[in-house]
Amino acid sequence: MDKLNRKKDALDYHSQGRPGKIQVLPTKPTNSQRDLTLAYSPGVAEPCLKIAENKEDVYKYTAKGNLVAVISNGTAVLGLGDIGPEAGKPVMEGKGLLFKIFADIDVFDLELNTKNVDEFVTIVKALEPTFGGVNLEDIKAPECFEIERRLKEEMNIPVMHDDQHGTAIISAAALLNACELQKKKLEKVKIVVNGAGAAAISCSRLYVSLGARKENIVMIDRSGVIRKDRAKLDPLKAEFATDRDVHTLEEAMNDADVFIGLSAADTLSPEALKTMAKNPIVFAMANPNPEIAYELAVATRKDIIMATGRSDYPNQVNNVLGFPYIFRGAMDVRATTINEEMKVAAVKAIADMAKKPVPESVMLAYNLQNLRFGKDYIIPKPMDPRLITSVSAAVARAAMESGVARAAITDWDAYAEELGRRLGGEDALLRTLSNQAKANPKRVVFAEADHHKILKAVQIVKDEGIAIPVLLGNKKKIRDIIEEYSLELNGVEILDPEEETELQEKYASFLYEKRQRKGVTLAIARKLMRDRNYFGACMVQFGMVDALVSGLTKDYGTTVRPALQVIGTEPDVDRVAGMYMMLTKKGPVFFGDTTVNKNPTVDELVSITTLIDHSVRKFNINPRIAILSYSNFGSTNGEVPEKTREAVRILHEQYPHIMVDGEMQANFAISKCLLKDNFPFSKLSGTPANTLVFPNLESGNIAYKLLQELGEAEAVGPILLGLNKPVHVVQIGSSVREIVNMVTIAVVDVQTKQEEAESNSEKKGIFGLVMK
Ligand SMILES: NC(=O)C1=CN([C@@H]2O[C@H](COP(=O)(O)OP(=O)(O)OC[C@H]3O[C@@H](n4cnc5c(N)ncnc54)[C@H](OP(=O)(O)O)[C@@H]3O)[C@@H](O)[C@H]2O)C=CC1
Ligand SMILES: CC(=O)C(=O)O
Ligand SMILES: [Mg+2]
Repeated sequence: MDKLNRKKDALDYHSQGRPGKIQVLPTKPTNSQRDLTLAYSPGVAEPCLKIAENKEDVYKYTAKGNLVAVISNGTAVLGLGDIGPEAGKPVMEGKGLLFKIFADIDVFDLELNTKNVDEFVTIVKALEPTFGGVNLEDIKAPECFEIERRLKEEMNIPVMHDDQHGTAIISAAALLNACELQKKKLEKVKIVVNGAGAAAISCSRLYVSLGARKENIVMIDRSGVIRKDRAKLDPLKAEFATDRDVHTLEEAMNDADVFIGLSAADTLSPEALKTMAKNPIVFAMANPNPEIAYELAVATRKDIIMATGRSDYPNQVNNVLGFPYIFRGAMDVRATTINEEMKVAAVKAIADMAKKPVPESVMLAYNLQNLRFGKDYIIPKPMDPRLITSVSAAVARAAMESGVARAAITDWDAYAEELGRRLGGEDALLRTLSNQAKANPKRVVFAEADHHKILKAVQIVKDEGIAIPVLLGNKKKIRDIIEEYSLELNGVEILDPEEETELQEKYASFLYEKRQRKGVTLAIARKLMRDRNYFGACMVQFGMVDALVSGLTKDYGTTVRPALQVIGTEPDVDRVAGMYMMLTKKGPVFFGDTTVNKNPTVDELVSITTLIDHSVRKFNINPRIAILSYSNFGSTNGEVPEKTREAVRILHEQYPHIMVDGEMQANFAISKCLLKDNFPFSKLSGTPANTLVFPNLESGNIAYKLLQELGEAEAVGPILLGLNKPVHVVQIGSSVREIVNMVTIAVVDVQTKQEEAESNSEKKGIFGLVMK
């Protein structure tokens, strides 16, 4: 985060749109007067009375069981120190966000304006009826110890100060594995702990309970080594005071095996690092910047195992690996506390996971070819989807076995499945595609590079490594916009077709050759090449770039036409069509044709369906296609029902491998039971359709737009199907995010088309992904 625009990006991220990072959403219908009478007065009185009779029913009728309070007074925010409760709020909201995306736990963040321990305890204790758990955060030592101790004693729900125990659990798992890799025994290692606050003291306590020797630990604070002979020795720090003859960090580091940094940035020098024993272990965990920079540490000691709290280097030792899953497991069995047994179970689950084969999706997420237990992979990555199943289950089991659970899990397989579902997320498919793109980015040309939205999207695409952008347009104009919007696109290739006379001539001759019998003279072809959509399509055709993205400023037809004329359709395909990937709360649903064919005939509907079937398979999703109408299996006659019915008949006859049925109404297609209950003979009666083919452009277009606006589904597309080379057309006025999504699809399209060409189309799926 050292670059200026990164700082601005971080500020924009927080301020743009609805300020902040979280919001509250209702979980019940609120559409009608009836809904409101149930949600509020008079209906709400019924659950109130039930809970008044039996307090435990609060878990049955309210959100308490899934609600965690993230509570801070802002006195030790990251490594930024005592910056106050308001300034700490972005971190607490961030924790809320992480709880939600990693463990589906809802959070209210509460920033308290008090440094008084009694007042803090009184406030939090009074909140017990509201919450299923309390995550104390960024409260400085020594107050944090008393606050947590008293709350644990006085409250009957799990309370955990994450900077203490989350950090201790994760770093202990990493330390066990690092010792194994460096062939050191925890019982023997000499440990230097820089920092003597919340995190440092709790981490040291856990290491001791796992086998480290207290006498082998030297702890250091701002005043130097904490020695037994220190005047006015703080009673908490006294626990780790040493009587060895060391006074400074530098002296302590001499021959030490392990350095634990939980203090402040840049407090460890390379000179001190050099004096450590052979095969040292260094966890520099201060945030946002570690005690020693990663690059400097690994350059100083080749035999080091190095970890930081940051996500941009190997071995991120950060409590994000723990708190979502620890609370998930604890709350799922309604544990009254988080005890030592639960913490140790979490340590073991995390440490063990690092030794198991890493799923492909994790490597894609981090753009890595290979990841296996070793110096650069001592603990799992935060995006590892196995964390929720293994850590939460381990914690829940330990809570039950140690007698602090108030609810029991009996079917552990079902529980694991439930945990897996919690990670579902609407944009899981998009994330996977994005990771796929990053793994092998391709050259994408932007025909409308003189538009600020395109350039903003290019910035993201470049920063994230999704594509290698090439900008088409007037160089000065593009550079002016780059400057105006403070973008950083140094090194990105800019090409002005007006200056590229040789290429223009080459492309014009090509187009003339291709379309001379369609009324295109050489003069017309030359004129067309001044249009960047023609020029860009030719760049793709001639392999100068891999894909073209355009369409932001011109209507769809104007953008697609050049691609059709220059590139044309795939062999054996007689038309193009457009498809939207709708990312709904129930998973992705594909809609087509939403873009190209106005009123397809029966035959055209059949070929559109085969095109869509082929394309959905490319995402490694088995298409279950419903051909939609306003009637169900012959219930009504008319042009549309008859057309769609006939298309289904032909598809069943000529393409029996395609899982398609109809004609049917949209609700029957996507309902779990309507088809089963009324038309059990239907091929789709077992599982709802995931792909909807519309009888005409009107209905497809209206449907996706309504769903996008009212159903809050994200629409990714239109994905252009049937072109021989990747050209993708965004809608007029698309947002930056929509453009980035389209570039992602374009890159993945290139990758998979290339793979197909290489493997000569053995049915692998062009998108090469493994989706559930
Ligand atoms: N990676 C992770 O997951 C986590 C990282 N951390 C990081 O650990 C650090 C401490 O957090 P936390 O324990 O909550 O905060 P506290 O305020 O409770 O403790 C801070 C400690 O750091 C010591 N310290 C500060 N500067 C120096 C220095 N120059 N040399 C030696 N000691 C120093 C302080 O010394 P003194 O007692 O003399 O004031 C104090 O003991 C932060 O940087 C935080 O970001 C925390 C939790 C999790
Ligand atoms: C990660 C964390 O909780 C901290 O640095 O405070
Ligand atoms: Mg913290």
